[in-house]
Amino acid sequence: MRKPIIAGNWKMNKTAEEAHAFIEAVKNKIPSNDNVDSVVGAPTLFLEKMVEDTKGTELKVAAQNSYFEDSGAFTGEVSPYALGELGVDYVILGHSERREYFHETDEDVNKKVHAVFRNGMTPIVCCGETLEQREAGETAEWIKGQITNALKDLTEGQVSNLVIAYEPIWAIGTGKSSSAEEADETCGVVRETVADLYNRAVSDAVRIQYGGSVKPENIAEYMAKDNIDGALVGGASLEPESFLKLLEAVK
Ligand SMILES: O=C(CO)COP(=O)(O)O
Repeated sequence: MRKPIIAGNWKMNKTAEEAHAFIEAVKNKIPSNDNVDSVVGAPTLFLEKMVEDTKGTELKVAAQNSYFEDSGAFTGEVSPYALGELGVDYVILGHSERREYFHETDEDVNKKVHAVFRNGMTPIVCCGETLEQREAGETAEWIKGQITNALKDLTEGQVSNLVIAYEPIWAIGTGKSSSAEEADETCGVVRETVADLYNRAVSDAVRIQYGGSVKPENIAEYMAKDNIDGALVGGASLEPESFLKLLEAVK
């Protein structure tokens, strides 16, 4: 039985003060992580304070990116070694916005996945197709390729502990969510790809989230599906009340 995982992705929103106020508002209301893993992905600037603010609570903190080298002459980059030292639990990797605006490739994502594991954190690896690819019937092949590349040279143990977020690009921030059936079908493609690359025990263990216009009103439809183990949520994770409702719907 896979434990659900609900992760907010704040993207480049909030100030340090707003982030602190959010944590204060939710921290005593997070459901037990015996039932659901609750995660909030914050901008790098607030991670240290968020780790401190969430100490002793059931809420975990995610970074939204990491570089693949631990240290060195990489001006402006975020060290996975420093993130691990800080006490960050998860790192969102390969989000479609990073691929589109910052030119991240599958190879970069794979190196980052290794770096995050090496530093004791859990990667949340994103994949997803464009509307053009969906309409051309290319979704399954595209997703298989992204997953195969992202998981290159990982061990069975690592992949069993991994989180994969399937986020169709056309459903992100558009209010146009994928139907639960379509989302389940593509999350099934992700799971079968993991089974082909590793084995059934690994594909049964890996947790797969759906992301793209998830809100408190529709999260239950996704969570009812066999291949969907959680959600990666942008807009609806920004307000404490809405974030708590997402968790309530799952626990
Ligand atoms: O990109 C997303 C989460 O990573 C989804 O964003 P929205 O929930 O705002 O559509």
